[in-house]
Amino acid sequence: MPSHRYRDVYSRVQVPLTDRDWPGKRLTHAPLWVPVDLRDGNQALAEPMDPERKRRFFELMVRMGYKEIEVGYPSASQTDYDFVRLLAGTGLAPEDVTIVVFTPARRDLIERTVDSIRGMPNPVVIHLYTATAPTWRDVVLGKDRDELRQIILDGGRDILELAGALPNVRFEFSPEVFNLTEPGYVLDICDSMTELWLATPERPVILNLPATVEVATPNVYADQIEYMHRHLDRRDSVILSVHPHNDRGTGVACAELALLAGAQRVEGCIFGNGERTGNVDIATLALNLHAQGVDPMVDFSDIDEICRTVEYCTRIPLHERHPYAGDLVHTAFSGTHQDAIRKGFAEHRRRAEESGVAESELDWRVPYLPIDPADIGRTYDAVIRVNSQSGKGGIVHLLETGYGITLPRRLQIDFARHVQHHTDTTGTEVTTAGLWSLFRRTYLTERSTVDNVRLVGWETTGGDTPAIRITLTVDGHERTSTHRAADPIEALGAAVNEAGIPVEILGLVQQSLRGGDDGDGGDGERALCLLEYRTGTVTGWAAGCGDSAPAAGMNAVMSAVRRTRP
Ligand SMILES: CC(=O)SCCNC(=O)CCNC(=O)[C@H](O)C(C)(C)COP(=O)(O)OP(=O)(O)OC[C@H]1O[C@@H](n2cnc3c(N)ncnc32)[C@H](O)[C@@H]1OP(=O)(O)O
Ligand SMILES: CC(C)C(=O)C(=O)O
Repeated sequence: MPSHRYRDVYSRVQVPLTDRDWPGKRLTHAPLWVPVDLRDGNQALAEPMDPERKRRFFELMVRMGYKEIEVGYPSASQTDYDFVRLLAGTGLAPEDVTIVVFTPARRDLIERTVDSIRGMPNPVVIHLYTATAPTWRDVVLGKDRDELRQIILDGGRDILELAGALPNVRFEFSPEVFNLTEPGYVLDICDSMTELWLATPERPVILNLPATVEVATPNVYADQIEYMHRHLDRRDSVILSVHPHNDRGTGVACAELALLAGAQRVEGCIFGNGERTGNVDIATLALNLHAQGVDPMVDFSDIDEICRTVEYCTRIPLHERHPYAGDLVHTAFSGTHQDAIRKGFAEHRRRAEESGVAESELDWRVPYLPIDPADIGRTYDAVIRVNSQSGKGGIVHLLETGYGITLPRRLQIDFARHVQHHTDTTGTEVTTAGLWSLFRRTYLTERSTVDNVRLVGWETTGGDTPAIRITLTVDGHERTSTHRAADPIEALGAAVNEAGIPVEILGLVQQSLRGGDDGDGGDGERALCLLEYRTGTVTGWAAGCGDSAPAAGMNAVMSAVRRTRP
């Protein structure tokens, strides 16, 4: 790899701090969130959003509770301009939602931007940007430091002239590529802008400091933000904002450390769409706060609806492993994780019952699940899925949640071997219904045409000492026997032994069947008997279903008999 072609961040920009406070700080409250999906996210789409998509996305953000939304770059396209006009002319944006519009420092484009917001009933932020880093000055804009400073201040003056008198308008400035700009230079420009725009605590100016292209470890960005936080003039009249991108895959970390370093506001995209590897993912940021016990002040309780809308509007599918939101992130396939999750859920339910606190309100400590999937509208069903990496814990969980069956531990171990063989052979996942079907095939050993032992019937005989009469056919011959037994199951066990079939019943467990994709055990069966038996030196398991516990027990004995006579 020709790594020698690249320079580390320290040789590209002065990193200003040698001592810093941010490592000792904690995140204790949500920042001001500003989704920029309709501007920065939109400009990164191969097919930018049409008006219907923009509107749908905007309405989603409003429903989620975002109070400041960057809605577009009105001087760049008619769609963006028209969308801002739509907001100005309808009640689409609730009155407490601030509308942000974005513009470069060019008078013609600023004029068009200001035109777009005329009559807007909502608070508005006009967001001016210009790149300030040396490479952009030299290569892109062809301006030296002073010339560029002049362009930015001219842009600021134009905005003041055209929109300064509008009482609902505030101003934002972004020195694009802040993270590669000389700290003293960018500080001077930012101070000049707050002076020009007469920033006050009542009408604060937003200074937004982007990591336009992420180039350093997050601690470097945090140092840069803390430097600005400490040295900016009129600090109480500035809202310090960050706008990380994700080129190194650490956009979220950059935003979190920047908040520790003094930032108050974060611009990003829900699920992190945006140029190249994306803007910082403000869904992950918010849910990270939630997972630390901090109210994110945005509603993610219907994550599936949020995913559907974002995917529709961006035409980009969400990765299955996307933090919090991906289809698989609350799913465990691996055996030991499933075991821990199942035990965790059981403990959670028990604690809820004992304490009288609702499960949805109780402290969360289920292993391997950072948050309760139910908080974001996901059900428990998807949490555990079974494939060849799974163990008995997952299998047991699915049968428990799907059919209400609790397998005894030795049967769990036995059935897990059959499931393993099945998943190894097919190479696929097995659903809850698939597990139940495999269970039936393995242990219920249904009646077949080649049956050579059948239970014809049984009855309790009266008299002083009641007994149970059993009628079987064995190899085509009917035989009836009477047994003094505690119950018909024991009597049937004795009858088959007398018929020369050495099946010894070691123990049995009766269960009731419920739910499941196919409603019950099949044919209206509501009872299940799980039976452990011994034949010779070999022990095994069999099961029977029925409309009552005795019927299920008798069927279980007959399953055991069939399992011993292939
Ligand atoms: C990091 C970011 O996300 S920044 C936002 C980027 N977003 C977009 O570019 C999407 C919308 N943009 C557009 O539709 C177009 O670029 C427009 C309408 C704004 C301008 O279009 P054009 O006039 O054709 O210019 P073009 O797209 O080629 O932009 C380059 C010009 O803008 C200048 N420029 C770039 N940024 C800025 C700025 N912030 N302020 C002033 N001028 C700028 C460049 O120096 C260059 O000028 P030159 O033609 O004299 O060399
Ligand atoms: C100009 C700012 C806000 C930006 O979009 C970026 O730097 O990525």
